[in-house]
Amino acid sequence: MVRGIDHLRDPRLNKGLAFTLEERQALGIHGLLAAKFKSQEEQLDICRISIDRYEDNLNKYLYLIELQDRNEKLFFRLLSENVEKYLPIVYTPTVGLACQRFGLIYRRPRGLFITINDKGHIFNILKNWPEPDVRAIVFTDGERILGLGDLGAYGMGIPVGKLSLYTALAGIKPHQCLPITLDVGTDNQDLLEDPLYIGLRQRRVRGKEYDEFIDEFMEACVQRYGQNTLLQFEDFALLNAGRLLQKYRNKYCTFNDDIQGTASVAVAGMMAAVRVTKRKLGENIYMFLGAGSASNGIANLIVAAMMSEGLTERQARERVYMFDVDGLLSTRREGGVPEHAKAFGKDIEPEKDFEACVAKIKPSCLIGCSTVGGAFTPNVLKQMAKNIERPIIFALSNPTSKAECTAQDAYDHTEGRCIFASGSPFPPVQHNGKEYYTGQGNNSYIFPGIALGVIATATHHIPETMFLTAARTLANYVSESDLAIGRIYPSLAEVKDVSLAIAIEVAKMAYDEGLASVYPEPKDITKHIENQMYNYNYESSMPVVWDWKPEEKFNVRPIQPVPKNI
Ligand SMILES: O=C([O-])CC(=O)C(=O)O
Ligand SMILES: [Mg+2]
Repeated sequence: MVRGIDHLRDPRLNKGLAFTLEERQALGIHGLLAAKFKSQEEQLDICRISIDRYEDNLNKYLYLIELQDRNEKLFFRLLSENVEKYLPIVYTPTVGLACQRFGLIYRRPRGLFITINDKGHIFNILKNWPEPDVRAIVFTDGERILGLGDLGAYGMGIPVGKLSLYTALAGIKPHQCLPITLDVGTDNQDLLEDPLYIGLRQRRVRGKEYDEFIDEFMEACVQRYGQNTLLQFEDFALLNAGRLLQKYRNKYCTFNDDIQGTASVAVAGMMAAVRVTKRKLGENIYMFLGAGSASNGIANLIVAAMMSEGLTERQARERVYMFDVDGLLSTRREGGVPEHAKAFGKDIEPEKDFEACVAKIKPSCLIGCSTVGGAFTPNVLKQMAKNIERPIIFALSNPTSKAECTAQDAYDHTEGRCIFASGSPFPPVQHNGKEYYTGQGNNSYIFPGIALGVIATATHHIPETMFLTAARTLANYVSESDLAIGRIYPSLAEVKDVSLAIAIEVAKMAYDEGLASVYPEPKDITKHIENQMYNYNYESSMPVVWDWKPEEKFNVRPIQPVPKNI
């Protein structure tokens, strides 16, 4: 039992002015707090007022991070009960800005920084983390932070933000979550020259040494925390992302959020969109801008979804086109199709002009994972409106500055006929006197629920089909009224219910497929999961539940009389 001022300094224990008189006295913190007793609700009001006073989103972000460092329950209650308002601050898009300025805002460290110089000693570093019961680790090597590129150790904001969502959206206990940055250097020249840079000031280590480092890291994590520890890859660069997923997916409990989480949310959006267009998934033609990890992840999952409608794999793949920096993925183009996207190369005339491509191939769905802000130009959007009555347009690159087009542009240039979603949030759109609320096709609808289901059942591997199940569960949450206002995702206010629903489906699947390690199988899976979830309401901080007089049992000071002036 932590007593005295250390109790207030521990964000996990601190309740600020919400400590009762009895608690203050029993904990030896009486007098360290002002006289007023506050409820958590009163504290929430103060938080809201404080955040509203800041105009700059980065300041709002800093306020929230400091709240997390000061009073964890209050932070999570605020975030959990106001997802729509604070998600864009703690998470995308503001977290992107926070990463870019990380050297400036770096105050109290959160999570672990493990550098390439620690190779050979990673297990010992993990032992420095004070929490023994870690169930999930989100980690990045900082090479592809959102669509912002290589931010090296500044990328730490991402695992921290993702894990805040684990708790806020899926009720995974904070002490079970560990954010890690693997610092192997950076190839970002600006950062190498940035006096504020907090990471290793050297070029990225690659090749064998990098691979050995990641191997050692994965093994050290399961050695330290057990074979079922969930290891979430986040924001690795294209080539490492796909390669490492293949390498580890059957060995560890792991997934890559940018490939699989993003795929799942995009496919869920498609499943909801086809309810509006009244065309099956297999009747669409898909055109991806960008042929990286997100595009390939989505394309593969869409193929799986089309196959479950009855198409053969070949028929399904034929409906998917990709366009990257070198043009249409044509086997006839100079240099051919890159290895990582081979499955989607086509034996057709090469084409370097994206607009021409959209006119020639006439996709009904346009999916942007290019990290090129504004790449869906007005002409591209107009062409989509010519291709089909209800074009589906996903501008998935993050943060907002990297979105392929804005929601407003998508509506304006398709005569309001498009079905639109974006990775970063956009304000409501006005078009022809009607207001549309577009959905955020962000993996935050998926990864917290998957993680909860996996952790609650101690699942040891995460098969691809879990992401299809998650997509279906999410799509089922989209109501007719969501669709009527243009939204192919449930509102963010519902994301906690969605996460729980995904967790339940994931858990059922884990038992059906023999992947779970919690035995015997719980009779009521929903209750089993709910029982493990975090409670952000304050609980009693009295040292012991007494049925005897404390001063008899332990030599603690008797409770002081209530001072008159309170
Ligand atoms: O973080 C987000 O908002 C979604 C994501 O994984 C990414 O863009 O890399
Ligand atoms: Mg990511």
